[in-house]
Amino acid sequence: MEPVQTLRIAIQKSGRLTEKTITLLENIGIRFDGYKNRLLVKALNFDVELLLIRDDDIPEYVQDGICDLGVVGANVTLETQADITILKDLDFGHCRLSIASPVSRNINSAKELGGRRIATSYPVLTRKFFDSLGLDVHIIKISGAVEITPRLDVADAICDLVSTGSTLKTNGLRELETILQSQSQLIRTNKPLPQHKVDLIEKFLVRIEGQLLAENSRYIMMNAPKEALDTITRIIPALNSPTVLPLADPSMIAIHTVIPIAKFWEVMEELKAAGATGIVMLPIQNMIN
Ligand SMILES: Nc1ncnc2c1ncn2[C@@H]1O[C@H](COP(=O)(O)OP(=O)(O)OP(=O)(O)O)[C@@H](O)[C@H]1O
Ligand SMILES: O=P(O)(O)OC[C@H]1O[C@H](OP(=O)(O)OP(=O)(O)O)[C@H](O)[C@@H]1O
Ligand SMILES: [Mg+2]
Repeated sequence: MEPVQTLRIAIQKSGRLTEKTITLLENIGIRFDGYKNRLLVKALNFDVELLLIRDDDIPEYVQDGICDLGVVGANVTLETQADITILKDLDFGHCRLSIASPVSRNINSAKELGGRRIATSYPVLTRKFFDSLGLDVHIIKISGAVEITPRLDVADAICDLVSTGSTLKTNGLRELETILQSQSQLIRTNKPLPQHKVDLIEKFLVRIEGQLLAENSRYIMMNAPKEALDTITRIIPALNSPTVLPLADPSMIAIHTVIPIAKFWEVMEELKAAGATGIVMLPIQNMIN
């Protein structure tokens, strides 16, 4: 009989995604005994191991089946054009890939960049974008500090990752156009996997979905006059029917429910107007629907 193989997950060794990836894995119940300065880390309580590598290498390792899963930004997966399957958007590492040019140059649109020099760490995506505009540009591949290149007269414009925009601002650059919105994703190899790995991945996905749902939800509790129940139930976009509990004062009830965090502030005023008092919002550790 073939030995049972360990499920191998590629994650970024040291960078913006590392801590969030480890936290996500820990939050879904996988425990590790330290990961810093290590390349291969076995989970303590699951048949899972982490391969810690540069994020650029993750899509190809997953494509080739060296790793079964990977956690990496969509920007990297698309740039490498790896043949993999995206299992889940993970809602961290949000950024965008944008074209930017010096404020001092009078360039107002990416359409004005035909024939110009564009510095980027994303030559494939940049070429695709300019091709889609029918423009030929000179792409200069730079692996870091792309934002400095126009000032050094190495390039006329850049294509790089932007989050807050402060790096662009510091370097006197103006964002002209976003060519990609990105976030971290869980990716899976397209190579055939043994059934025990397929089952484990399925189990992971359920846990990750629960985790993401919990992070974006809040448990809310409030007291209200009994007659306000119908109005309050209509206001709350409940995931499930709310829990209604009697209080010592027979004219009052307590209402407990779970709502998407984005809705909380929206509905709070309405709840108060409907007579709700003592509204409490609590974080949720995890939830399975
Ligand atoms: N400013 C940002 N805000 C949010 N997410 C970002 C930002 N910059 C990059 N990211 C996302 O985080 C990923 C990793 O960024 P990081 O800067 O750690 O990469 P790196 O320098 O290429 O690291 P490595 O050494 O692993 O190659 C990016 O590919 C992108 O998906
Ligand atoms: O819009 P902002 O919030 O300023 O973020 C954008 C910057 O963040 C990333 O670099 P990072 O800080 O990860 O450093 P790196 O160049 O070493 O990857 C990216 O390459 C940009 O330079
Ligand atoms: Mg990298």
